[in-house]
Amino acid sequence: MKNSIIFIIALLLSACSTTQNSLYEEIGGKETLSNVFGLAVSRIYNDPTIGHYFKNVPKRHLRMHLTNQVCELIGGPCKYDGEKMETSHQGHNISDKEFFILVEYVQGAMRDIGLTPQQENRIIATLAPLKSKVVYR
Ligand code: HEM
Repeated sequence: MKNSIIFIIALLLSACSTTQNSLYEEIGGKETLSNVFGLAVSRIYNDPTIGHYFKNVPKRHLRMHLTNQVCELIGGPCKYDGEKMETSHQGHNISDKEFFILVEYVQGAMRDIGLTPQQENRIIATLAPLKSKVVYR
């Protein structure tokens, strides 16, 4: 009897853990991400230091790719199908400082859309490892 109760409790606990929400679901899915990157991309394109990099890049193109990329990185059902990070950034000679300017816009947009600081940090942590594929000086 005792063993079967323990077994049932273990079963319930494992059921709970498999239905735990991904970060993607927790923040409100693709709509939230698309709002975040809509806002971030507009601000990035207007930035006096890094805006010039994007003069030939349609806003909706970057917004869509960033949304899909981060969706995939945080456990969503999307598949990023854009260029490899190295391919799209290598020729631009982007600096460390410029990288952090962009990341701050993403962070600011998340805050303004209403994500919690914890959710922000978890998303930024998925972007940080991409730095070496973006920065070349
Ligand atoms: C974590 C940081 C970054 C991420 C996740 C990221 C992501 C992306 C993605 C998904 C694309 C679209 C690729 C495609 O067209 O298929 C892209 C393109 C681009 N990114 Fe980034 N990026 C980052 C940082 C930066 C920074 C710091 C700059 C410049 C200051 C930059 C400049 C560009 C430019 C100019 C393009 C267009 C490239 C082209 O079409 O020739 N990116 N980026």
